[in-house]
Parts: sequence; structure tokens; C-alpha cells
Amino acid sequence: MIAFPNAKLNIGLNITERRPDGFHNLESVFYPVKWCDALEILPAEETVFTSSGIPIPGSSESNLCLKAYGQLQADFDLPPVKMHLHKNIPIGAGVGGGSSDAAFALKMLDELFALNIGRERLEDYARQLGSDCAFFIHNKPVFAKEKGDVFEPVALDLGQYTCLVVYPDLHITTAEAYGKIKPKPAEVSLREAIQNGITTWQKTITNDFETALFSTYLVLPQLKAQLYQSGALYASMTGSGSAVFGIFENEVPAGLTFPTTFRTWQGRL
Ligand SMILES: C[C@@](CO)(OP(=O)(O)O)[C@H](O)COP(=O)(O)OP(=O)(O)OC[C@H]1O[C@@H](n2ccc(N)nc2=O)[C@H](O)[C@@H]1O
Ligand SMILES: Nc1ncnc2c1ncn2[C@@H]1O[C@H](COP(=O)(O)OP(=O)(O)O)[C@@H](O)[C@H]1O
Repeated sequence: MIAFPNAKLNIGLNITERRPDGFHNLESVFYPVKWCDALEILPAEETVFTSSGIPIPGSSESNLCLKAYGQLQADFDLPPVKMHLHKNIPIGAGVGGGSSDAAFALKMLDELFALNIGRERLEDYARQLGSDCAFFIHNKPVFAKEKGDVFEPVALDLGQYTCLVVYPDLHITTAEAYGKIKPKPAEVSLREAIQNGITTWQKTITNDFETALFSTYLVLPQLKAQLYQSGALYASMTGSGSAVFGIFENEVPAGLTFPTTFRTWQGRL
């Protein structure tokens, strides 16, 4: 079985308070985009994980795909599998690629072995693997709160727009980014602001990690400014960075160029 785990964007990200468990409560809109990895899972004689494409830091055992397998193996006594991941989504970009791989692994194993786990329990497994992992189970736009793993529906369809995501070859770990944050209550209700139309977002919708990271990594504000200068209706860093995205009314302007070390994705939302 093969599937294509996709990335996500954060449209707005308010880090509202530090929790007693050391994590942070947040408010964000998570939106899926079709920047994808490829994950194949097949029954096998013994369990092995291999990968190609972008090198993934850490051992195979620490890969989230194998951790997802381990979770279900413990509860369902699964037979061994061979997993191969072709990594295409940049790592440490704030687009949730690793979390998506893990969530897709859970969904694929559920289907492959007819476990009938159901969406809610799959989300419970996913939450234990990473805060934004549960999002990728249903994989539809949502308003996310608490650790980023509790969802409310949001009526948001950006299908008419085109998006450009730019990863400036800068790996920012989520833990580093949270370490630089001073949590504060949101000044504007994201739930309301998101409904006011994309042309209002530049003034109302913010990502708190921008404040924390822009003064250290100057390429980030430069990229954001470049996207606005090129006609983006809305531009922002996603998640804890370092990818920055712009949403355009029509096609992404042809003249936008970046250094060859940057990775980009563009497509319909
Ligand atoms: C910032 C966000 C926004 O969507 O996305 P990314 O930039 O990672 O894609 C998420 O909150 C990232 O979620 P995720 O990447 O799954 O984080 P986890 O693996 O659960 O946690 C990594 C580390 O981030 C911090 N962390 C994470 C989530 C959260 N709500 N509060 C935190 O303080 C903790 O220090 C934790 O040890
Ligand atoms: N399948 C995977 N793909 C990417 N990263 C993974 C994977 N499994 C584990 N990781 C670990 O997760 C970290 C980053 O996760 P990722 O979701 O790509 O970034 P971000 O949280 O910025 O969106 C990496 O540093 C890596 O060590």
C-alpha cells in the first residue's frame, strides 16, 4: 500500500499560555497543502524502515513512522512490515511533514490489517506521537486549540487561490522556537478574523513565532516582504518556521526567484 502524506500550513498562530505539563496552549487554523512525501507499507518477514530523498535526522527507530507502527503493534500484535518513506517535505520547516508521515502510517496500518480503529481513536494514537499529528488523521481545515490537538470545525475554503511555500534551507526545531516565545492572550479572535476574508488578514492575523524568530533569522522577514511585494494577498511564516508562504489571487508571479538551496512548493490550496 502506498500513500502520500501531505504538509500543512498554519494560518494564524497565537501561543496563549504555558501549560503545567511544559507544553503551550495555542490557537491556529491548520490548512492541508499537497506538498507530499511518499510512504509505502507492505507485510514482510521482519520489520524494517528505510528512507530516500531528503536525509532524516536520527535513527530508523526514532522515525515517527516506526513509532506509529510500535504503538499499534503493542495493542494489536501486528505482523512485521516493510516501510519505505521517500522524504520530499523539508524538515524543521513548520509544515508538519514528520507528523503527517506518522498519521498516515497509523491510517495505512489500520486499513492494511483491517483494524477498524475509527477516527477518534486514531487521533488518540496520533496525539501521543506529536501535538500536531492528530490533525493529519482527518486532514481537513480546522480551528486548533489547546496543544494543537483539539479541533473545532472552520468554514474555510481557499480552493480558488494559489499558494507558494518557500523553505529557506534553515532548520528551526520546534523546541527551540517555543523556547523563544513569551505566551500571551490573543489580541484578536482568530476564529472571527479568519471569517472576514483574506484581504483583511494582513492586518489581523499573526503568527507569534514571527516575533520570536524574525530578529534572529533575517531571511524570514525578507521572504515575507518579497511575497507581499509580488502581490500576495496574505503572507506568513507557518508554524514554528522556517517556511514562509504567500497566498495569491491567481497564478504565482513568474518572476519570483530564490537561491537554489531553497525548496519551494506551489499549487492550489
Ligand atoms: C508549532 C506547531 C504549530 O502547528 O507546528 P510545527 O512548527 O512544529 O510544524 C506545533 O505546535 C508543534 O507541534 P509538534 O511539532 O507536533 O510538536 P511536539 O513534537 O508535540 O513537541 C515538540 C516540542 O515543542 C514544544 N511544544 C509543542 C507543542 C505545544 N503545543 N507546546 C509546546 O511547548 C515542546 O517543547 C515539545 O517538546
Ligand atoms: N518521518 C519523519 N520525517 C521528518 N522528520 C521526522 C520523521 N520522523 C522523525 N522525525 C523528526 O522530527 C523532526 C521534525 O519534524 P517535522 O514534522 O519535519 O518538522 P516541523 O515540526 O518543523 O514541521 C526532525 O528533526 C526529525 O528528527
